[in-house]
Amino acid sequence: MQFTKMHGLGNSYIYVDTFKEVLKEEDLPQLAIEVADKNTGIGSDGLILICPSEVAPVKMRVFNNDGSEAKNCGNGLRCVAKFAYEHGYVQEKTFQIETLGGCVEATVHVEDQVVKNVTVDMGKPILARKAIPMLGEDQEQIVAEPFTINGETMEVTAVSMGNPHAVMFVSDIHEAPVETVGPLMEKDERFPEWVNVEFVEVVSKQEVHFRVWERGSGITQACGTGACAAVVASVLNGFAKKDEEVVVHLLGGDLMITWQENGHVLMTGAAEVICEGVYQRK
Ligand SMILES: N[C@H](CCC[C@H](N)C(=O)O)C(=O)O
Repeated sequence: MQFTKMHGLGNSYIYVDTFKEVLKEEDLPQLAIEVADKNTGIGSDGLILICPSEVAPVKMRVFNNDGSEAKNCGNGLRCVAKFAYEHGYVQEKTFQIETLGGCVEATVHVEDQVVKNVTVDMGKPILARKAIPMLGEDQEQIVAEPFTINGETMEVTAVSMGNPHAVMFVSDIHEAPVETVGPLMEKDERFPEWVNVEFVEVVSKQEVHFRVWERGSGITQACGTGACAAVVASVLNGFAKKDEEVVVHLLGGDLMITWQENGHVLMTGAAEVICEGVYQRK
């Protein structure tokens, strides 16, 4: 199986072009687990398929390294946009990409025929409790809701970018309980579809530090949808403002994110190829 390994700020996936490779639907979860394994596979945070679509030039499907399928992936979208442009699946620099969470619009920034950075209009965040989804009384927004876990009460702001995120603000990102609270909250019953868990330290209205425990993948170097959720949560909590760009410092690098007055979240960041190759399937 031909693959391309790409990353967005260190959040790497094995990308397979299903315009050319034929994969069986029932094999996909196990294939994601296998290719992601750093010892017996290629090593990544998961598997992403670049597929034909009836509504856009390409469709993205995302599988975490535990084999679970997700509805969206910000770092993945930037890499899919780079791949689609550089492999001639699109001729324009701005185009649609279909995801399980709906279509998004990507714009590639090209230098000497190479896509270095990509801007994605991630659409509008989903804030209603039932749509996150999160258990509890119907509510239009979950902002700084007390959430007791592991005997500690944190304040959670819940945001979906097509995939669910629980955002908590901390005073020192280096002290964030990523390894302890992360896995406990990820599979807490109050999140029926589990949840991505983010910790944010506010530096200013234009700058935050960010760490993440991803649903289905654990700690990653970066999470694009999580960074978008972090900026939305910052605005909802009064730590940032709409229509003002926020620089999100992730372990693997920076994303520039704006929650616009029109409700759409714009994300700009790098997308890079690591290698191409042939994977010997088991
Ligand atoms: N773990 C996520 C999918 C990957 C998202 C992340 N890598 C990104 O860049 O947005 C989930 O299960 O919703």
